[in-house]
Amino acid sequence: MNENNDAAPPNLADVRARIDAIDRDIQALIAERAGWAREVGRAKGPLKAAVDYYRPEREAQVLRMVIDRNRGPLSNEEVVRLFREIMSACLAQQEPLKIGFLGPEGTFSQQAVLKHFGHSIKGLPLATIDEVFQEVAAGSADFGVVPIENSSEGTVNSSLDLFVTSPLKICGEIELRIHQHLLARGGRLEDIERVYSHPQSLGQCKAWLRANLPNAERIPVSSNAEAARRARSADDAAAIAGETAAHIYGLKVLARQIEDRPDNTTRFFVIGREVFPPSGHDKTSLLMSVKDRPGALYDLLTPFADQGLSMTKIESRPARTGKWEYVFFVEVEGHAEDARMSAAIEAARARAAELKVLGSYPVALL
Ligand SMILES: O=C(O)C(=O)C[C@]1(C(=O)O)C=C[C@@H](O)C=C1
Repeated sequence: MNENNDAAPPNLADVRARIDAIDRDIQALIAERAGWAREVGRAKGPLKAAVDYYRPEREAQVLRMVIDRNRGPLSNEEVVRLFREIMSACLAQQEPLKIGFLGPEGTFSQQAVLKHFGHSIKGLPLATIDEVFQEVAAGSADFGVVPIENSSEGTVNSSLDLFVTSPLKICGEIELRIHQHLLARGGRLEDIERVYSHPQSLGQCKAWLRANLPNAERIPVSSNAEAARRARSADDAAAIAGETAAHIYGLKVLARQIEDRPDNTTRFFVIGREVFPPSGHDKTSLLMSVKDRPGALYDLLTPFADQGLSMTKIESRPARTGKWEYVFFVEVEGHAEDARMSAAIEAARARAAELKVLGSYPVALL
């Protein structure tokens, strides 16, 4: 591209003619790519449903190559988003994937679904995280997306606890930058007496609420979209939610980006019924429990250190089998099929009361 700001400005019609020619090439190449994606489908053999064609490890590899090749001017986020949409459309040629998430429409979970799977899917908004697990287990959804932790509010325990009894596997992680806005039907900040939101979002905006709406009642509800739905019915009510909820529920943004931390990020897991092969840069999530004795947890974790694997997260949750018994959620860099990881898992299994591999999945891209 010629970008010489001192030269005379180009002729608009000429520039548009160039863009038209490039669009023709891009479109022809996308069509050709879609044709090859069908060939990949045929190469995979006579499979039954869209879910059988989906390959998260291959998608992660394709997107890493896109990032490696990117020399600008578009950001990595933008080029990854475009290529995700191309893959999403290529895969949907068979039939769109059905993805369950915590609804209603307009939640951050829905944004995470679109970020990860693109728009050529069928989204299934569900009432609870528990239902997301159930619908995936029953096969009515191909995959589910559930929130796991927020950078300021910590772990979403209700999601983590469901893994204790669920047979489902983690097959992906998604990181989503969260911008919270104060949304209302109209009016002014001074008129707001009630603020609805999901407890996590109320927590993420604590300092802002204290400074700007110290007297407003804070009312926790099941999702941010539900908060927006409620704010729609009264002038003195507001919701804390994302931009999508403002569009869907026809609300105005009274205050923008009110999250206390500018790097506010939520991490989601993609849950499914099967495990996928290594992508080359993966993480493994494990659930382990130990009999209570001195050094038990230390013994459980040393095999990973011995194999030189780094642990990226550990979280303890009550086991619900007895008072003061715990299960540990542990995340380690690597894939369960890697030699060092499988050796570490076997050594830990021998020391654990229980050990379950929840899944190995590509590390979130951007
Ligand atoms: O490579 C594959 O296995 C494909 O099915 C092709 C493709 C793609 O468009 O690149 C589409 C869907 C899969 O999830 C992964 C990649």
